[in-house]
Amino acid sequence: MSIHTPSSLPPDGSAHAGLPAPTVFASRQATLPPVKLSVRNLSFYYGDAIALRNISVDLRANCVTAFIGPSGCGKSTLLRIFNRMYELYPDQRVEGDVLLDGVSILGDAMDPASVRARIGMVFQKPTPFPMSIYDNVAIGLRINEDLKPADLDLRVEEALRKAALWDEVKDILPQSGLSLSGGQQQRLCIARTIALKPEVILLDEPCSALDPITTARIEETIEELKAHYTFAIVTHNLQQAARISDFTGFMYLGEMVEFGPTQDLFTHPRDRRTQDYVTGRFG
Ligand SMILES: Nc1ncnc2c1ncn2[C@@H]1O[C@H](COP(=O)(O)OP(=O)(O)OP(=O)(O)O)[C@@H](O)[C@H]1O
Repeated sequence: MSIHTPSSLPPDGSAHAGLPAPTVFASRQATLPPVKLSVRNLSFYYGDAIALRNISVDLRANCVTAFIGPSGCGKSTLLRIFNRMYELYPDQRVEGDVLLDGVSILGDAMDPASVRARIGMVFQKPTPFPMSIYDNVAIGLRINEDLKPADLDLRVEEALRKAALWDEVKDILPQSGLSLSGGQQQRLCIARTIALKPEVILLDEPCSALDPITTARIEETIEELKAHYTFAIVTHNLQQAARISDFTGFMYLGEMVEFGPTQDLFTHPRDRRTQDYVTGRFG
């Protein structure tokens, strides 16, 4: 198998795997956006098995950071730590730290509920609750905030508009969320997350169950929302990572092998494993 060296890659990196030219960002800008979420020397264990090995990366505000890598490399585990989901399982253990605006989200400085209020998560499979479209968005607000009915209506509408779903559902709000199409259900889940006004939104393969047109719609939504949120996305779709992310991390066997501006990682990968992966020669 021939391996391309960085110098042999084409200038825009797109020819190899039919990838679109990635977002031109960070390294070309004079100043980088501030760090929103800082991962410091993070390791993670499922029982005795290590799943993440001493990872340190910064997620910058109002940017999309993509995590790519072969199945089982630890991408979803990393996102679940940001959301403190692991605490539900006594055999799972974390070392190192994650700071949100400089404050640890893993220690006692913030309780899990406050972390989840500030860091929202959207899962791979759309998971609307078996209730009306309206209630799907309103439920978290009813639990977390004491809003008057008119204010609740406004917040539900605002979230559905931001998730680019309002026009499609405004006349059918009492209808079940389960009656929507897959792409609409995923945007409903994004609206449910947005309604709580998180600062960071984690997306774990949000488009893997969706067709290309719906995927494009979700990607547009992320692009539109980027001005207001910090995104981290796990994806197997390299084209998607190249299209929508500003920064990309390539993971392999629990290691963050390479992390940097998406343009650089796709066009001039420094590590041979990254080169093999982004050029489709992995394995
Ligand atoms: N609940 C669990 N208990 C034990 N091991 C687990 C558990 N969840 C994940 N693992 C292991 O941790 C490692 C990382 O899994 P993870 O799901 O984070 O990988 P991934 O990169 O997201 O994979 P994929 O792309 O297939 O979703 C794998 O070896 C996996 O088998």
